[in-house]
Amino acid sequence: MLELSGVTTGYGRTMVVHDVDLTVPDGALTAVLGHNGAGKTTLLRAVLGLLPVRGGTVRLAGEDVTALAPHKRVRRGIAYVPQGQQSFGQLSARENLQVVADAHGRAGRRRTDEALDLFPALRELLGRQAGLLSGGQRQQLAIARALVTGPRLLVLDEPVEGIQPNVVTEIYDAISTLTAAGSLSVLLVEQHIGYAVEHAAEFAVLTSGRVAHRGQGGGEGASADARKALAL
Ligand SMILES: Nc1ncnc2c1ncn2[C@@H]1O[C@H](COP(=O)(O)OP(=O)(O)OP(=O)(O)O)[C@@H](O)[C@H]1O
Repeated sequence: MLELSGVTTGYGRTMVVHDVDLTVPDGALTAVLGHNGAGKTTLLRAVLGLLPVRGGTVRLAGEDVTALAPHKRVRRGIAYVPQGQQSFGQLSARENLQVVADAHGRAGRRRTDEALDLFPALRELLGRQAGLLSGGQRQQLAIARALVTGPRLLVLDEPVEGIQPNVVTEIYDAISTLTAAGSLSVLLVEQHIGYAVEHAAEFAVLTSGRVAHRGQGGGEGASADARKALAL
């Protein structure tokens, strides 16, 4: 679904991410791990087209999108959930979903229902102001909103940062359900390796903007492998 080849990017003349190769196979989860400041968010911004790629290529479903504007990548099926459980705080949870669903007509309404099936706890909270939800609930709402757009590739920036463990499990279970159905590919970045490495088909460890290590997720030893690469 996504293929990065030799991607170099950064801010102005300062390159922060260097020569990164990474793939997200169809219907799979790929995780990028790294400490604070390793360049994870910067790499995601290049995938989304929010930062210019100074070297290398970004291919989405076989198409070279390296020079494509962000809104055109969104139209091709990328959805992005940035760090920080963002929502329209003054609107209700229902309205947060509706603003996106309305732009997608009948499919938007169907996908809202599907997203709520994935996060049943949200159904009970639809009337509540989004700003009053817990961090975990707001993150589920942010992911649900992204799913309403009907993405082929979901890009998640530290989706469980600061979230209570039971909701972390719900979020990863939901991601697994979607990838298992083969309907969605997921690229996510994480500082914390546990869940990400357990659920990922593949992972890469980013150190100072370079891939320092790659591994297969899931199997025994994957977490230890990632920990060693991160020098934890
Ligand atoms: N807008 C910006 N302008 C200039 N430099 C930036 C900008 N945003 C990030 N950087 C720098 O790029 C480097 C990588 O930052 P980035 O946010 O990609 O790291 P990260 O791995 O996502 O870290 P974190 O886990 O803290 O989010 C850091 O040195 C940071 O200071």
